[in-house]
Amino acid sequence: MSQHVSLTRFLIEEERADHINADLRLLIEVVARACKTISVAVGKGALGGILGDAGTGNIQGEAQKKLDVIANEVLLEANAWGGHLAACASEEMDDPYPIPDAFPRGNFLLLFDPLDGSSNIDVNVSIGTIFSVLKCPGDVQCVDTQAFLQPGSSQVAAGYCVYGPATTLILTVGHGTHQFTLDREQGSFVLTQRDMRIPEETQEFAINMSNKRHWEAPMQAYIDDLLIGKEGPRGKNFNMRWIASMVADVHRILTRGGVFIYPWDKKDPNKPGKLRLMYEANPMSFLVEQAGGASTNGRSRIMDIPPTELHQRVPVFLGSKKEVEAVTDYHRKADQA
Ligand SMILES: O=P(O)(O)OC[C@H]1O[C@](O)(COP(=O)(O)O)[C@@H](O)[C@@H]1O
Ligand SMILES: [Mg+2]
Ligand SMILES: [Mg+2]
Repeated sequence: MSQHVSLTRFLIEEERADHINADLRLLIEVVARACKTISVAVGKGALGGILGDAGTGNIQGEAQKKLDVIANEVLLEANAWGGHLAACASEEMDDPYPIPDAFPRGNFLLLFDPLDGSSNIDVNVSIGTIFSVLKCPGDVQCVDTQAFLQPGSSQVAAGYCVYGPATTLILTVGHGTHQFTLDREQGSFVLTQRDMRIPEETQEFAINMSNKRHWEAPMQAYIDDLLIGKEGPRGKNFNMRWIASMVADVHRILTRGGVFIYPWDKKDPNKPGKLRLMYEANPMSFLVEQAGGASTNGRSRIMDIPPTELHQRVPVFLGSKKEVEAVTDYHRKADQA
């Protein structure tokens, strides 16, 4: 018998351990199947006609790429027939999509960023899909926006898929963070790392430095101190990485540690950050915390934030616990001064 543990077998074991029910198991299988379809499309590159602009925009005022639209449709179609959802919400759709009456319905809500790292699609750099699963709250109509406005701590599952040199799926159902790699010949995800752990300390940070002049004072002070290196207050040298696909940057951090930061900046003072709380920051925070890391908005824990809007933005500081605490301290101290 094969030594490999497939995603299917892993999920059955999670169900037996009472970590998930059968509906959630099947819902995760549907999402993983959709990611496989997106991975095949990504792999075709220019040959698949997937590159370039779609010529449309999303609710965030961002130009959509063809692959943003394709990935959104793949996820919607797969899940509409899945039978385990009441509604979906996506970065690429203004409002939630209720599962039509003609289709089988379930008790879960799925949120996704169908294609993360859009600026990297056309340059053949790793991109991905991020997803978050919530339960229908008992007291509100489960298909409208209000039903989705639950804090990250209410997530029952979260994950992302990176379409890189290999396609990897990272998943948590609240009992550790686990890695699966797509076996392209067999067409199945295979467990390749159980219980990923993020080292508590790091000497590597990820940030878009070109925004430095727009940051708050404590954010500038923190980065200045990292750049002074061994001779400065941190007493060690730091390396920098920035892929500009959150999935790929977070994947590096889950693999070898580091801190990922997308802080508030004053380029557009009305936007409280670039990344979206519900389908970027919350699922990544769940995965990172389950791997022993930390995640804050610079002041407090992201998964405790009560959401007020589906497409709400938030500053993000996540990764190696001690480093997230260090940068969060710079902000707290500045607030108290
Ligand atoms: O272009 P910048 O400022 O480097 O921002 C990159 C960030 O924006 C994002 O691409 C936003 O996600 P989308 O591509 O899904 O809009 C993140 O993945 C990434 O971390
Ligand atoms: Mg994104
Ligand atoms: Mg996106």
